[in-house]
Amino acid sequence: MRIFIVGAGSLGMMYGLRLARGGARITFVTRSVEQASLIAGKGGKLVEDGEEFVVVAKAVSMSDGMALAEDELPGAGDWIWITVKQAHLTDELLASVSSLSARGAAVLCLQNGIGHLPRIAAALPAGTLIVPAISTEGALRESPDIVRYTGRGTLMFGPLRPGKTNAEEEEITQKMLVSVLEEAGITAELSNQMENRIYEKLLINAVINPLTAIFGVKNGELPLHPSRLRLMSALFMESRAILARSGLNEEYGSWEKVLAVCEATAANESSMLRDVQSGRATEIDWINGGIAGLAREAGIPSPLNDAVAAMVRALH
Ligand SMILES: NC(=O)C1=CN([C@@H]2O[C@H](COP(=O)(O)OP(=O)(O)OC[C@H]3O[C@@H](n4cnc5c(N)ncnc54)[C@H](OP(=O)(O)O)[C@@H]3O)[C@@H](O)[C@H]2O)C=CC1
Ligand SMILES: CC(C)(CO)C(=O)C(=O)O
Repeated sequence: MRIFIVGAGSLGMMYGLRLARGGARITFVTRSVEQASLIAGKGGKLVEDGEEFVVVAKAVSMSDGMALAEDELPGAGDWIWITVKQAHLTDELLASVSSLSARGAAVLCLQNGIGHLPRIAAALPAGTLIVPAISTEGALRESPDIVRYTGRGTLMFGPLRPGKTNAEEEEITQKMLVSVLEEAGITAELSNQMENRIYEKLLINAVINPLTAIFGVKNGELPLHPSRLRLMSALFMESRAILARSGLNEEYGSWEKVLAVCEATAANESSMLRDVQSGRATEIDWINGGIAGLAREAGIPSPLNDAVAAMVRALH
């Protein structure tokens, strides 16, 4: 099995280097020729628990990837991981991923937020196995060839709607990926509850990300101020109710879990705060904007999600 990682950013580098270190056959597909030559030349550096690991792996830029020889391209039994941000999922990128996946590779989608799966499905060849994934791990790329592994967690993936006709064959493909991940020491889990898990992660991001970005505080500081805690709670209640209307099961997405994530990631700046501070586009349109979209579909209001989305867009 070969794994092609499209997007050598924080998450893509962290998983790709850990997998390559564990013996998996990785090819990074980068945006720039420079980053590909760095990783394939002197290697990428993974900083984990104070130790540094330099790992050399195959890497091509997206444009060079389109010109790979037939036997170097992904085929049946291989995986393409899409590890770019929501805003990077342009028609051009999706067309490139579509030609990479034309020989039958399965595609794993690691984006936070919602809205990307139907877009990816519409762009890829009919019959492509497209698997949503949720990662509770943390990573921060410090330079094009250095990534810091900032938080342990689990990579969960599985069918969005279980019970399709070729489910057995697809399950084998996914179980093989779990084995490769485990061999590399990565905690991975197959789930038949991906819709609930995606909505649960969305709920956590919908409360923590915009408020940390607006107030400029770390995740652990957010609930410490009583007024911020009240805002968190109100945004949670509104978002939870909207997601429940869209199918979120009551076992998933509790208030306690949101507080637990603040505590577990207390020293972290959320990805949205980091994006705002660095002047990059945030994922607000696919997080609170995504929840507001679900509310519109259900014919219910989403005033707090609309408000925080407008505020974060104003910070862009
Ligand atoms: N970081 C984390 O800890 C976690 C992230 N996530 C989710 O994972 C997704 C990725 O996040 P993250 O890794 O942090 O984001 P980053 O911004 O660090 O990485 C995105 C990468 O995509 C690359 N890219 C953009 N366009 C293209 C293109 N056309 N071709 C090839 N590469 C491209 C960028 O290239 P370049 O460097 O050249 O700009 C960059 O390396 C997000 O949806 C995020 O919410 C989920 C859980 C944890
Ligand atoms: C869980 C959380 C809030 C951790 O920082 C995150 O996923 C993010 O920052 O996007």
